[in-house]
Amino acid sequence: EKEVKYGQITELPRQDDAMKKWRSNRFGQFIHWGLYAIPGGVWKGKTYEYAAEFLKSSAGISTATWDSLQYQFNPIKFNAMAWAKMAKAMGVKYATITTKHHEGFCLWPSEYTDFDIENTPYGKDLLGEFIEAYNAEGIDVSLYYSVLDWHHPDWRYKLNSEEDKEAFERLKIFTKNQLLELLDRYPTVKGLWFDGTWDQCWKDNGQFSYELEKKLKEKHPGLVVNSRMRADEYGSRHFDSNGVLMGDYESGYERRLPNPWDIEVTKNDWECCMTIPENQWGYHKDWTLTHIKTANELIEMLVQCTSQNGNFLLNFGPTGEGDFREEEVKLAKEIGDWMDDNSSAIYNCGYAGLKKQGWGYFTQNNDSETTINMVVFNKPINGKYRVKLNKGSVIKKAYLLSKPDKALDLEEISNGEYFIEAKKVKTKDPFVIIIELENKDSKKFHQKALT
Ligand SMILES: COc1ccc([C@@H]2N[C@@H](C)[C@@H](O)[C@H]2O)cc1
Repeated sequence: EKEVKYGQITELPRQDDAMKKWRSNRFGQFIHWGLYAIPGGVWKGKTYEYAAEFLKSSAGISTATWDSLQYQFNPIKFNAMAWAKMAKAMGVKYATITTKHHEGFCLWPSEYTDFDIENTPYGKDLLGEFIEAYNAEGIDVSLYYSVLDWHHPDWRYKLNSEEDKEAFERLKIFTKNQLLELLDRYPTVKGLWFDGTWDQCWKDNGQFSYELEKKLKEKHPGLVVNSRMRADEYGSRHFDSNGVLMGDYESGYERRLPNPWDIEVTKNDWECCMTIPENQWGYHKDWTLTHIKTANELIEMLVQCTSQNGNFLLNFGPTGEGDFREEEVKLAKEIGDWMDDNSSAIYNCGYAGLKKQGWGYFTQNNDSETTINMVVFNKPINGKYRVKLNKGSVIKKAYLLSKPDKALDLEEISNGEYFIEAKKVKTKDPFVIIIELENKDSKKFHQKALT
């Protein structure tokens, strides 16, 4: 054990109301929006396949040229209420939006820079409009903020000289000022999602990230921050040098999920952020470049996250004009239609403490010890679902969520192990079987045989 002075601040897992709401939300919408949405991955007629929000570097564009995109940013189709209604219909309970990505352009009128929405043809407080509209639909909003800032003259990847150190001290003050400004301007936000914290400059400033987390949480009680915000004084990130998670939840699952049978991951709160194409966060004009995930693939990821105590943050990349491409609108509708019928297996649900089985995923309703959801993605050819529960568990009844008054036939195989028969399931979509257990003290509880 190393002596770590600048590691974890808050005892985890947090059990305060703000974190309980974060946990019960489960499904969120990520929004990546900035100047990069204007070129959309194409520069001087050439399409760049790498992530569109990195076009500045993939196309080797100078900062001066890139930053002049600011004077073209005029999303005339932006309608925050329409966005919020689409998000609501999709079934998300929270949304995380880029306030400033690596390019350094700010979607809010910041007093600390002119490289912001105020100095664009649009001019208005776009971020404020977004937050107000999403909150009005009952959707919590958290703010993505990139510490890495390609525009800011004081950004340094590494601190090799006294000049670097002095510059980065100014960058740290700028960063703190902008974050305090965001919390001042937008008091209803629930969280901060830090990115761009992998460089040596940040690893050398673990104490600063520790003090910054403390200051932000003092100012904004209940604030939820991701582990990516933090380094400890030895430069260890996400987890401190003794393996203790920093921030409030683990945020290393980016475009990847844990193994579905991994139960280690269930010990902490965590969130997976996911793109619809293979690797595009900002709007890219050409979606033929890679596989585009289907609704069922994305629903399965959401269910898997829930089954392992994680949240799923699905990314959308609005166009430079402020609307969504038709593929995203269609996916939002398809996912929303599924959530309309099945969200009771997602919201306020988590790890059921059971081993994953071949037909799909178990989720447990946090408010009920005796209700277990089986979200089915793979129908067994004989229509019988093998479920291995904890020893001594007794199924009182099992039924399709879509047909709650038709009990399914059960066959007990052994202590806590059953076949549930569901032969006539017509739907082609993932579906839910509900298991209701006898509670522990019911007289039917099988006493373990004394042998
Ligand atoms: C390979 O290095 C990176 C660096 C930054 C990212 C950013 N994190 C995601 C959440 C997006 O914001 C992406 O641009 C992705 C890969």
